[in-house]
Amino acid sequence: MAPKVLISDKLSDAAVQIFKDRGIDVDFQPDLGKDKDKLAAVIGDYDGLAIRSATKVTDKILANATNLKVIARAGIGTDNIDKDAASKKGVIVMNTPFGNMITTAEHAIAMMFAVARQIPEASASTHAGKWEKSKFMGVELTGKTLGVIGAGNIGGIVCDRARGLKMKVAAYDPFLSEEKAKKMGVEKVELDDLLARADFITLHVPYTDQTANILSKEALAKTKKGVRIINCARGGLVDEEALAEALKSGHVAGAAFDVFKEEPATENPLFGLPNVVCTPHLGAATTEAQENVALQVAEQMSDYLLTGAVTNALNMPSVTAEEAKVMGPWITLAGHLGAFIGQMTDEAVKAINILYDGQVSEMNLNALNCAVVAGIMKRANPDVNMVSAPVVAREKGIQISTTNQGKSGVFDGYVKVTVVTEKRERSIAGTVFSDGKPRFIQIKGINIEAEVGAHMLYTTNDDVPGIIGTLGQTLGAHDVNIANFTLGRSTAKGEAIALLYIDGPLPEKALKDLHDTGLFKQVKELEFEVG
Ligand SMILES: NC(=O)c1ccc[n+]([C@@H]2O[C@H](COP(=O)([O-])OP(=O)(O)OC[C@H]3O[C@@H](n4cnc5c(N)ncnc54)[C@H](O)[C@@H]3O)[C@@H](O)[C@H]2O)c1
Ligand SMILES: O=C(O)CC[C@@H](O)C(=O)O
Repeated sequence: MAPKVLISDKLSDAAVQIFKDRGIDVDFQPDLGKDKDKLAAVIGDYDGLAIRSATKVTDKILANATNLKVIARAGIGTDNIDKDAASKKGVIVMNTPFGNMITTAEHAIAMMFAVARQIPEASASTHAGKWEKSKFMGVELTGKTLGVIGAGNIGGIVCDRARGLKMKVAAYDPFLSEEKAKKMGVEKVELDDLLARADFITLHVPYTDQTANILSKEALAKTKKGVRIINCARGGLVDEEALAEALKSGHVAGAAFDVFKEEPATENPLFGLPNVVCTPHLGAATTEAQENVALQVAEQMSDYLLTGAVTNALNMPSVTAEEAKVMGPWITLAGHLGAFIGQMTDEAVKAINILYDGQVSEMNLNALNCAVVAGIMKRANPDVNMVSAPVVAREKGIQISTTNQGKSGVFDGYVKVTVVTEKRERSIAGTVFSDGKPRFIQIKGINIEAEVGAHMLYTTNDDVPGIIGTLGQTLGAHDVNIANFTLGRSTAKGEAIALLYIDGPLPEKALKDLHDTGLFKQVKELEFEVG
């Protein structure tokens, strides 16, 4: 059945067409996002949800999203999505980090000009037939200092354009290196320094716990008298009440805001104040940007739902379509290795070490790690997947480490997973054969070569005669067909293991009969998700 995607905000038609062309069943309901009850009632039907900013993906919506695999934001900020709840539920969250950055940077520059020359008020006055030439005295940008808070993609473009306008640019961004700042031709400064020196301040940080209220009442008090403040990033970054007071007192000469603490904004402390320019969250509103983000969202979601390729996800390592093709069998193997250990382990897991050898060590290990951890966690929590597994492991305090090494044995590459619990260490290794099928190649240090099936039986025993016959006879007596039988032993008469790939589940009684022979140290039925 084709995957189903819901578009619950106003997205360019281009997205709808791409979904259709890719064979995805798409439901375009651009106003649904505004009605959280209706959205909660229908979300369970969909594999994917494409949104802009009106849809709020809360934990309540996610609780009903029983089939959801991916949420994609046609835009940059994902503060309207509860990403923790999505990760715990195993839902990938994607955005389109580049599609609207130029458009938004241009809006910030336009807002800077607008507030420097009071263009909106001058325009309204002229439309009204007044000719108030002396009322609208402005300031030049040339030679002025622009303080940029957040010098990432959008802030970086704003810096570039401002330098073209012959402004001096000072940037505050703890994650901006001196070297990058130098390349950008900007001065990297501390926030207090920026506040004290800037004639214009523009914000380009995401809304997070650290950036909320970054321009607080106290921060605004540290700004230069006559400063003009531009916010085209997110409402809530600036204390709007305190800014309104600073505008009224004349300390701040002007403000240009595209985003507000409450949106849609119908009332706001800044509304109606002189030299405050406001736009209704238009930063990304150009034909070009909307086309870009819509196309990207549709392509990214289709790729993920149809091929497993992951692009621009915030809670999952990226996997290109090419990688997904090459890595597919290795991801399956990683999941099987995890599932083997998960099913064998009854105690709490303290640490997981994953060794990558040979060709596999050069692959996208983040994705493989997620698959191993998900395989292990599934035993205790069947809903865990590659997205939620690292979150669940972190919550349980499980240490995850990886080791890489060049080709060390007969296989071109293999993966070995070792799990440490309070009581013991347990390990299993596997590889992918040229037929693209995963094989287990070592358990407890004992070499084997076992194809993985949906139903398997694992036994351990002393290496004595009669084991094969007992297994064959007992399973035969219970009408269980053996598809593949693999044996291994540490040394002659030493420890031995058997892995049987069987055609269906094993009846309880068969397990009991095997136990009752007294020949086996362990008899364990295993299940694997095979395609
Ligand atoms: N108005 C609009 O329509 C519109 C459009 C697009 C994006 N946005 C907003 O703009 C924001 C920035 O977008 P971007 O593409 O430049 O993102 P980005 O991730 O490329 O850049 C954000 C920058 O902020 C910096 N940063 C993070 N925490 C910081 C802190 N505490 N102090 C200072 N700097 C900090 C980061 O290091 C990064 O360089 C988005 O998160 C979104 O909320 C608004
Ligand atoms: O969708 C929009 O119009 C706004 C997008 C913008 O806020 C973003 O974060 O990309």
